[in-house]
Amino acid sequence: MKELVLASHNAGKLRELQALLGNSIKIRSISEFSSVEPEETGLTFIENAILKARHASQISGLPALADDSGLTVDYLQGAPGIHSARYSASGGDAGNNRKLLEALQGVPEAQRGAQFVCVLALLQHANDPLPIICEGHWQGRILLAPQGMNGFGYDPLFYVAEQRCSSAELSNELKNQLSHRAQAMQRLKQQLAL
Ligand SMILES: O=P(O)(O)OP(=O)(O)OP(=O)(O)OC[C@H]1O[C@@H](n2cnc3c(O)ncnc32)[C@H](O)[C@@H]1O
Ligand SMILES: [Mg+2]
Repeated sequence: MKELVLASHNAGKLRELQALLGNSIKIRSISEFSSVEPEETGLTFIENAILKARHASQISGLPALADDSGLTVDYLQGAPGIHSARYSASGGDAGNNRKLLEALQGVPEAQRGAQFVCVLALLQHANDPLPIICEGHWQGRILLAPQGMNGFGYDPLFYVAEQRCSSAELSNELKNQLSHRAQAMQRLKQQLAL
């Protein structure tokens, strides 16, 4: 595999995925080919990752890598989960974070456990019957108020105990060593012998 298309329209994810993949494969952005985002109709991260990779491979003719990820909060029985990107009505990061804080209003620290989850799906071609699927999990808890400016999405609310800060206060390099996405990518690289 010499080049692949990254099937994501999320600029934060693209930045991280490109840094994590390195230079051994030429990475093309899906935006070169289309701005249409497939509907994420799956009931699991895995289904949605496959669906996005298949769509990207169909329109580009290239092998495709997709990332379906999200935040699962213990107190909310795993919500927002696969709906993380569309949690609030606006669907933007600020609205999603506000809604999460409201949902956890009054909930004590000990009950604010959460995980970031990332599933990567790699399809060699649009009809690939055996996609490579790798996942990563990152344990944390939800802060009482946003902290930090780095990263994207729910990072300002995700407290990383070992670093004593939110994931939006980590450098890009450190987040890329610890995150759910980093762990999933490490497994994918092992499978591809990269
Ligand atoms: O589907 P694509 O085009 O890749 O982009 P998206 O933003 O819609 O991505 P998802 O459907 O996978 O939804 C992921 C959600 O989880 C959030 N998320 C995922 N990884 C994150 C991270 O490392 N830090 C903060 N938030 C993250 C992200 O902000 C979205 O709200
Ligand atoms: Mg999405």
